Amino acid sequence: MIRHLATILGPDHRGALRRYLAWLIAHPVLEGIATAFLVPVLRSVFDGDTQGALRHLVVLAVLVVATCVARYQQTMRGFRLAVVTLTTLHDRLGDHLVRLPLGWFTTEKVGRVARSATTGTFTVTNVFAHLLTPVVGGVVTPATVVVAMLVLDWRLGLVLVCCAPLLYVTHRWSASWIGRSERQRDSADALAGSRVVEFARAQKTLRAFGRDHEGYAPLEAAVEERSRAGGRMLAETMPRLLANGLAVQLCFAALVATGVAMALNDAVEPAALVALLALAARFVGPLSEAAGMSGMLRMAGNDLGRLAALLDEPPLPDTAVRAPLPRPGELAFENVSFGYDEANPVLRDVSLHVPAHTMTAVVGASGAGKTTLVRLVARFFDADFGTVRVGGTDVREMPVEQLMSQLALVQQDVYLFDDTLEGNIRVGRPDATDEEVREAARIAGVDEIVERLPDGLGTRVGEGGASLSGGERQRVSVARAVLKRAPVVLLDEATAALDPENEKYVQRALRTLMTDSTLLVIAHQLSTVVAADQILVLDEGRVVERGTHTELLAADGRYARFWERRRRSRGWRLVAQQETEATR
Ligand SMILES: Nc1ncnc2c1ncn2[C@@H]1O[C@H](COP(=O)(O)OP(=O)(O)OP(=O)(O)O)[C@@H](O)[C@H]1O
Repeated sequence: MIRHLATILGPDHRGALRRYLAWLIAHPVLEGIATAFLVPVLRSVFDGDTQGALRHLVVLAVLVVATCVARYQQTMRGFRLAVVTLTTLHDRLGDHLVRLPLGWFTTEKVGRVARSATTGTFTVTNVFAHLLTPVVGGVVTPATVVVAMLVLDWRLGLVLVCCAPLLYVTHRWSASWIGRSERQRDSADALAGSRVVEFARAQKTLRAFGRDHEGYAPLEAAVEERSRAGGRMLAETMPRLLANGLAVQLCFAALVATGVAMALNDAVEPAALVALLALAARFVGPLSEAAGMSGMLRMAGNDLGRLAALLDEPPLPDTAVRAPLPRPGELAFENVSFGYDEANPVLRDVSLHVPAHTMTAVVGASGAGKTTLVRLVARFFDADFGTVRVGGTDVREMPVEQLMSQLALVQQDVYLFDDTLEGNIRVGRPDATDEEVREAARIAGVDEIVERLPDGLGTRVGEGGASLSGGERQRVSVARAVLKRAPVVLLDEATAALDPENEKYVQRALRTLMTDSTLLVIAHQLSTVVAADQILVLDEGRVVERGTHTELLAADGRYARFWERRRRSRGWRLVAQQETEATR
C-alpha cells in the first residue's frame, strides 16, 4: 500500500511521505512506551514509594508530551498529503493520460480512468485521514507493548509473543478473503456500469427493432451479478471481521489467565499484576480497532492498487529532442509488421512510399488493416517490426508533439466538443485568424451548414456534435485539417455518412489539401480512389497491388474486381467519377 501511495503522490512528494511515515510510526512507539511507564508508576504507588512515583511521573509526563507532538506532526502531515492528493491527483492523471499511446483508450480503460479519478481520490484522502493512523497504531503500539512486557515481566511477555502468530494468521486469512470478494464486487460494479452505458447507447437500435420494452438481458444479468457480489462480500466479510476480534480477545484472556495463575502461585505481586494488565489493555485496544479496519484497509488497498496501476501504465516512449525532417511531407512504411496481439498479425511486411504533395488511396476488404495502417503513422501503437517514417524520420525518433504537428487526422468517428462550430474548427489551429477559420469552413462545406443555423459559426453543436449529421461532423473535421495545414493528412473517409452533397465538399477539400499536404486516405468513395496518384490494395495486412487507377484496371486483378463490384452497386457514382476526372 505504501508503494501505491508513493506512486500516486509522485516523485515530488516522496520525501514528505517518508517523513509522514516516520511520525506515523514514532507516535504509537512513544504511546506504547508511555503506557509501559504506567507500570513502574503504579508499582511505586502500590509500594508507597512517593519519591519513586514522582520520578516515574516526570518521565511519564515527558513521554506524554512527546507523544502529543508526534500525534500533531503525524496528523498535520497526513492532512497536508491528503490535500496534495486532492489538488494534484487529477492533474497528474491528466498529465499521464496525454503521454499514453492513443490505442490505449478503449471504452473499458476510459471507464476505469473515470472511476479511479473519483473513488481513487476519495480513497487516498480517506487513507490519510482515517485509516493509516489506527491501522499503523494498531500494529506498532501492541508491538511496543510486547517489548515493554518482556522487559517488565518476561513470562507475560512470552504469552504475548506466542499470541502474535495467531493474530497474524487470522489477520492475513480474513484480509485476503475480504480483498478477493471486494475485487469481485468491483468487477461486477464495473461491468454493470458499462452495461448501463451500452444500454443507453443501444437505445436507437433497440427501439428501431421494437426491443425496448423487453428489457436488456446483459444489463439485467450484470445488475443481478452485482447484487450477488455485494451480498457475497457482506456474507464473507462479517464472519472474518468477527474472527479477527475474537482472536484478539482470546489473546487477552490467555494473558489474564496466565497472570492470575502466577498471582495465585505468588509468582507476581497482585499490585504489579494490576499494573501489567493495565498495560495489556493497551495491547488489546489498538489491535481490536485495527482488526475492525482491516477490511476497509484491504478495500482501500485495492482502490489504491488500481489507481497506481493506471499511473504506472507505460507511456509512449518519447524523446525531447526535435528531429530533423530531411524530406518534409513524405510518408513511408519500411517492412512494417504489427499485430494487436502477437498471435494475430494485422499488418505483414508492409512497405509503401507516399511522396510529398501526392494522394495515396488505400482500399481493401473490411478488416484488411487499413485503419491500423493510419494508426501506426499517428503512433496509436508502435510497429512490432520495421519503420514508419514521416518527413523522412522514424516516428519514434521525434517528440510526440513534433509528430503531431506534422499530422492532421480526419477519422470516421469524429468527436466534436460541446462548443460552437467555430470553436470546434479552431481545434485545428487555435491561433488562426477569423478569416482563416471562415476560409477553412468554406473549403470543407461547413459554410453551407452555417447558413442554416441560427447563430452561424457561433452555434453550439451539443455534446459530441449531437446536433449535426454524420456527414456534417466529418465536414467540420475536414475543416479542422484544412485549418491546421499539416504536412501530412490522414483521412479515414466516412462510408455511409457521405451523401453526394457531403462527398462534393470532401472532394473539394481534398483538392485544396493536396496543394499543401500529402494525403493518405482510406478511401470509400470511388471519386476519391480515381483522384489518387497511387492506390494501394490491402488484403489480410499485405499490400497486394499498387499503381494508378488506370494501371490497376489494366492489371485486371483484385482492384479491377473491387472496382467492378463497387461500380455495379453504386453505378450512379460514375457521374462523380467523370466530374472528378474532368477537373484533373
Ligand atoms: N484495438 C484493436 N484491438 C484488437 N484488434 C483490433 C483492434 N482494432 C482492429 N483490430 C483488428 O485488426 C484487424 C484490422 O482492423 P482494421 O480496423 O485496421 O481494418 P480495416 O481494414 O480498417 O477495416 P474496416 O474497413 O472495416 O474499418 C481486424 O481483424 C480487427 O478486428
